[in-house]
Amino acid sequence: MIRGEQYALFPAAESYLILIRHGESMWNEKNLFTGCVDVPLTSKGVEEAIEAGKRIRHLPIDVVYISALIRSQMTAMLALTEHHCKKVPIIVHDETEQAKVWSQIYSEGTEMQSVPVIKAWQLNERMYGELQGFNKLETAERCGQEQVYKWRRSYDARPPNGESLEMCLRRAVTYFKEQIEPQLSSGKNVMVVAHANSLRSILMYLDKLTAEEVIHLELSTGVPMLYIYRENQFIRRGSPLASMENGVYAYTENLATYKQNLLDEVLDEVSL
Ligand SMILES: O=C(O)[C@@H](CO)OP(=O)(O)O
Repeated sequence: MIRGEQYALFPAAESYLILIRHGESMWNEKNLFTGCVDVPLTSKGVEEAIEAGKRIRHLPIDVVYISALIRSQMTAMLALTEHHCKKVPIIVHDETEQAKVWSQIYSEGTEMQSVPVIKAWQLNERMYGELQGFNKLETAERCGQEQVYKWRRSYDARPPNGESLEMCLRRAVTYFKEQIEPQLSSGKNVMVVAHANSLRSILMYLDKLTAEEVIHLELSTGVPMLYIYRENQFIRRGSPLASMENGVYAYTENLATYKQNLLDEVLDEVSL
């Protein structure tokens, strides 16, 4: 029995929250401020998305949230091609009444074999204003390293006509609390694929980080982070099967056991 199927048999005392920053984008590769400019993944980013899918393939997923930007959407759909349940991820279109009617699935059986993927602009990357499109290194040479570091990592500094992390947090965490947390408390397992700063703002909420602590929080592209949601609490479980690369989010002390359990399941599956 795979962990996910075992889990489905018992009432939900807890549910899983998987967070993934999208894989490397074409502007990440060029080191350009991206924000809400809608650029695709590089081939490396595609590989990262598939690798992320391999790491979470045994974790139960009932609903997926993506931003309105293609790099988040590509990452989610590619990761789900690796999921053991082989359910079909289907992007929900309810932006208009017509979109809702035209995208309806009429076969109940087929619908049972799908995972709803919900698009939310509130999960978009923080809008970088007049920095969007400029090279980060060149901007640091032009405006000063200290200033650019503040714009990139502090809680309340706003890039010119852009969003501060605080402003991004207001929309992303509000959405998380109002739309995603109720899913978790009803026992649904959720995967969120978003962006460096929209996820940093959500992690501030989950881990109760201060404005000082969040400055040091860096997220790697395409590396899943896992939380267990239990009695309205979020327990961080690190990154399943991730290599111990720098900057990847915290690990739990029992990751070795967790990793071994997952590997055992994979070996069991292979030996079936
Ligand atoms: O340019 C961006 O949108 C972000 C994420 O790539 O950059 P930074 O990590 O510097 O906030």
